[in-house]
Amino acid sequence: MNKRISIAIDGPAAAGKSTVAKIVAEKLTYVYIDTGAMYRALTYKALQKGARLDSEAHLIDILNDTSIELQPGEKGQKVLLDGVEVTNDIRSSEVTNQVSYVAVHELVRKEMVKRQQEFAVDGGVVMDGRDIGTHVLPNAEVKVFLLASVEERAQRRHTENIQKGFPSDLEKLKEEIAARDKIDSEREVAPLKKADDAVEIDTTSLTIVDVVGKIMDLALERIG
Ligand SMILES: Nc1ncnc2c1ncn2[C@@H]1O[C@H](COP(=O)(O)OP(=O)(O)OP(=O)(O)O)[C@@H](O)[C@H]1O
Ligand SMILES: Nc1ccn([C@@H]2O[C@H](COP(=O)(O)O)[C@@H](O)[C@H]2O)c(=O)n1
Repeated sequence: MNKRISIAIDGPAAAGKSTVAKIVAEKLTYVYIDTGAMYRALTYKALQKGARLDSEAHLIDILNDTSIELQPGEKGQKVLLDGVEVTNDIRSSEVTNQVSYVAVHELVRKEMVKRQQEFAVDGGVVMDGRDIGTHVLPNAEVKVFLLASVEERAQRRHTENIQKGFPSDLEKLKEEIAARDKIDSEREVAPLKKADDAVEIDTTSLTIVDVVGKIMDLALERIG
């Protein structure tokens, strides 16, 4: 049997991580793990409870009493929070604009990383996030850091919103994406950063098929 490796895909908001991670996982029949969904699920629950997002103690109490399951679904990954599906709820603009404040806390990250490492214990995973290559799976056989200009990323999200029939403001999206990147890259604990041994792919002028092809080449080289 072929070796089942771990593939880490990191990068800033809306760089295309989950889109390509899902396709690569399907092609290899690996498990896809969207770690951003875990931070989003905690943020959603904390907001529902009226928790202060600057209180690490309160957030870790909530997280310790929270189950977050990621399951393969017909339209991609399903997210269950305490057994209830929240796949769409965690994509609201309220959660999107608050999640980075939850993700700064060291104890929250420690618990999330522990859970993420448990998901990956047997290999055969494609995991995307911000700190996968640097902290969650430092020994991943393939590490990719996806980039694209903020204009391109905002435009992609704008097109996606319009296709889904959601209201969308391109300039606002650009500002929100840049603000999230700033918090994620400047936080003290496990900031968004390319791992030294990650391969950087600037996707600004690449298609999804191009990007998947490049990651598959890296993966197949390691699988042998
Ligand atoms: N290379 C590409 N060319 C054009 N569009 C792309 C490309 N890659 C991804 N997209 C589109 O860009 C949008 C954002 O992609 P995606 O949701 O995968 O980003 P992400 O990095 O996972 O975002 P986030 O970090 O916010 O979860 C989607 O609509 C996706 O279809
Ligand atoms: N490994 C990760 C993954 C995500 N985050 C934080 O969650 C936010 C939402 O992530 P998406 O991928 O769903 O957009 C992200 O902006 C980070 O604040 C993280 O810290 N580490």
